Amino acid sequence: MPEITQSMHQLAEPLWQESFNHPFIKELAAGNLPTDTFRYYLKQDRYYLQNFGDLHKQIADHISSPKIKEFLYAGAEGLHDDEADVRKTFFQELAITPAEIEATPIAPNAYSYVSHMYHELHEGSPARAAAALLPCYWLYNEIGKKLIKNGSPVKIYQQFIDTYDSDGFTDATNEMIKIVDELGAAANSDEQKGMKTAFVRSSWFELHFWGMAYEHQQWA
Ligand SMILES: Cc1ncc(C[n+]2csc(CCO)c2C)c(N)n1
Repeated sequence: MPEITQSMHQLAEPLWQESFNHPFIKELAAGNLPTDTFRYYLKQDRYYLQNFGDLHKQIADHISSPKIKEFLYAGAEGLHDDEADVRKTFFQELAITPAEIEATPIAPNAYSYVSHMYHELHEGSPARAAAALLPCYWLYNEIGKKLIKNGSPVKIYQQFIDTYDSDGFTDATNEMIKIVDELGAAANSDEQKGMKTAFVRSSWFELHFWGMAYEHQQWA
């Protein structure tokens, strides 16, 4: 039997290709992504990261394997990489003030993505929720590895790319892949199907996160 993450990767491949080719990513690499669009992305991603951390904690609470618990609690504390620190620097460099953050509500696609992850945990299972978290690590790591080859002429975009290509981040991604494989191996076929669906849906939300930022999506 191939590992469950191999078939997840295959199922999500068309969505991932669309992410690799999304104008947000192309322009980030070329250096002509409008600063306003990157600012929009960062303000929305802040909601995502906050919920992502909380979700790690909640999933860890429901999982019995001490090894998996430890990884997820560390993820909740942001120990895997300096993503949170890098973001603080970005906010300063782009003069995103607390007042501006306060005045920015979560946008439709960020809201749906986060809701999907809580749904997988509370109406599904810890294994489905872990599968829903995986594209976040894995897709960003693949994007980092692709973009690092040419980099970006814009310093802040280069810093963004560096975060996701770092050794620490690659290690965390591989660890998360292993965790999902372990949970998949212990699951029955219905549960495995649910895990794959959760993974593909998160891949869809990842793709549309770029679109949301590119179009500065609003509720009204
Ligand atoms: C929409 C969205 N998806 C994925 C990431 C990347 N990311 C968020 S948390 C985390 C794990 C460890 O920090 C990673 C890789 C992002 N920033 N925003």
